[in-house]
Amino acid sequence: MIPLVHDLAGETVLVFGGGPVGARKARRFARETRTVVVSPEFGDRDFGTAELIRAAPTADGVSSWVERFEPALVVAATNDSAVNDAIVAAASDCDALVNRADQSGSRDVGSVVVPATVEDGDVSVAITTGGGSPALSKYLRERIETELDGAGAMAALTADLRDELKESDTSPSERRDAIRAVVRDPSVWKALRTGDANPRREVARVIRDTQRGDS
Ligand SMILES: C[C@@]1(CC(=O)O)c2cc3[nH]c(cc4nc(cc5[nH]c(cc(n2)[C@H]1CCC(=O)O)[C@@](C)(CC(=O)O)[C@@H]5CCC(=O)O)C(CC(=O)O)=C4CCC(=O)O)c(CCC(=O)O)c3CC(=O)O
Ligand SMILES: NC(=O)C1=CN([C@@H]2O[C@H](COP(=O)(O)OP(=O)(O)OC[C@H]3O[C@@H](n4cnc5c(N)ncnc54)[C@H](O)[C@@H]3O)[C@@H](O)[C@H]2O)C=CC1
Repeated sequence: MIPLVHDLAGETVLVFGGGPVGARKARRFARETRTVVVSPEFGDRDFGTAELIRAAPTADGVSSWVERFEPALVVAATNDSAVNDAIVAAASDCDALVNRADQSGSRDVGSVVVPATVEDGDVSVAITTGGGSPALSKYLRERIETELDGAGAMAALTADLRDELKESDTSPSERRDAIRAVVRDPSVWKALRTGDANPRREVARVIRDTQRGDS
């Protein structure tokens, strides 16, 4: 399985099933998309900003819901495997991606797995076990969570720095050396994480050092 990244901003995600799994997926997708959950019950679970529609479509009825919302991604998270089968078929007919929550192992093209994800700003790390051991994905996600502290700020800082160096008369190899040194520099990380020092001042020092050939 090959992890790829999807930009679903401005798209609709349609989730069938309002149990703990449907709620978890809905919370995740609602942060970046219009997310609609169709289920006969929702308990008192947290669905984030998703829209909730109370209905229990039959296997024959799911395609009309998919046609109505034209989602980029459909999530099959009901506890009825015949309904989940129909959801996969309806998504495929409408050229939508589908995430089937009640199955592990290999899948057809367009049937995607939701990985465990750690995010800090625009940086995300996704963990998958090829569908085989979601509990392990969760455990590893918990272990690396603190590792990413400051990575979003580092991504933003070095993205700006790349643009600035591109506009200056720095050669591509000097630019590469400077950026490689900045992302590895403990003082820049410390400044981004703690706010105790000015990260820009640390960056200027690292760049001076690379230009002098110190690193
Ligand atoms: C294939 C996949 C399809 C998909 O949903 O995309 C899938 C399928 C199944 N999960 C099952 C069970 C559990 N899932 C979790 C947790 C998560 N499951 C997630 C993803 C995936 N789960 C995909 C593979 C990802 C990969 O490649 O690793 C995570 C990572 C992302 C998310 O869902 O948000 C999220 C952690 C998020 C986080 O915390 O970061 C836990 C842990 C817990 O609950 O504590 C358990 C109980 C322990 C256990 O059983 O292992 C079952 C059996 C159901 C049953 O027994 O009835 C099936 C179906 C089957 O195996 O047949
Ligand atoms: N991918 C994952 O991480 C996990 C997957 N699972 C699997 O995913 C399925 C869902 O898990 P849970 O949320 O724990 O199950 P659950 O049984 O608590 O919830 C299922 C939900 O689907 C709803 N539903 C039933 N028929 C429906 C229909 N025709 N249309 C719309 N909604 C319908 C139910 O009312 C309920 O809200 C389980 O069957 C299980 O096999 C379970 C645990 C983790």
